[in-house]
Amino acid sequence: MIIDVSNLVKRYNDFLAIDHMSLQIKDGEIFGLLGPNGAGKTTLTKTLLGLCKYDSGSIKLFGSELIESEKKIKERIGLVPQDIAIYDELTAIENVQLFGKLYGLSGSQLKAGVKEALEFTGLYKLKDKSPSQFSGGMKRRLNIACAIVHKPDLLIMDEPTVGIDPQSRNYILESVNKLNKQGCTIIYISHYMEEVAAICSQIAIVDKGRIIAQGTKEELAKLIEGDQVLLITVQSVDFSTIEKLEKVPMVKDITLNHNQIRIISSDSVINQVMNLLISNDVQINKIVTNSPSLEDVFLTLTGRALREESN
Ligand SMILES: Nc1ncnc2c1ncn2[C@@H]1O[C@H](COP(=O)(O)OP(=O)(O)OP(=O)(O)O)[C@@H](O)[C@H]1O
Repeated sequence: MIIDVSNLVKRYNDFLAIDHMSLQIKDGEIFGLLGPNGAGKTTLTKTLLGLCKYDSGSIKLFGSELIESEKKIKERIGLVPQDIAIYDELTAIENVQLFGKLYGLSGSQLKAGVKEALEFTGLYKLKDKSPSQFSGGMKRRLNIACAIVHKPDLLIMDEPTVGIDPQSRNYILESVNKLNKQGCTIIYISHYMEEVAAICSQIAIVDKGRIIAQGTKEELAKLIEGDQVLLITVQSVDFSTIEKLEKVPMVKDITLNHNQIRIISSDSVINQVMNLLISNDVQINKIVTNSPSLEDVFLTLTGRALREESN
């Protein structure tokens, strides 16, 4: 077991950010952490890295208590932070060298690690350029190069594909798979359900500081097996109509995203929903029925959309 978290509690003053969380991550996994804004994902990773104190519980990394052998443990971990942490005043290669030194590398080991990390992220040819001349995707790749220069056994990636073009995104996802095949265990935090579904061998859904479900994507989909998803595009709809829809028997969850109403129900509710919308003068533009996706599992369990900014 690479990570063994037991009954972890972390408070910010009176606010409970991690609520008695237990989590085990096996060697060799690409472990996806999914959760809405504020669920506690970053706090969890900071706590794992010893960057933030916790109130109670225990954390074992690579079989040792975090507090006992912190430095030795930290050298085996790489972090790709959510906010890009690179310096425009330094060239790409100088950035990777700096992180290599911070992770304790020197001499030929540092030189080899830096070259490999830059080659791995496809940035070697641009090594003498300043990141200020890089695109968003290239900056993200440099951020990754800095995190893997010391060849970590565990890599924590906190939303590594935010705000980049699809080509860079694919490059990063392929890199994650490649690193994993080379033996690196990965914790992959993302708001992008499709990414997590595509690359993660195990997925935990985090909400309000707790893990509310965990498994492979197939196991998670089974949690709402038999449910139905109805997507209705309307001209406009008011909240009182949405409230009426919530009261329709068998409806488990409703979200409104722009002009699209998404209804998850335990049986078909098309007739009742249509009647209700028509009697409330809602103009319907399109209706689609779907089988539940990972996103629907998430919505059903948390009652919240994963990408709140798109709501
Ligand atoms: N230093 C802090 N002081 C007080 N509250 C904090 C602090 N850091 C985080 N929080 C709160 O703790 C909760 C969990 O935050 P955290 O950043 O871990 O969530 P997250 O799941 O990573 O969210 P996001 O997806 O938006 O990055 C949030 O409600 C946040 O406001």
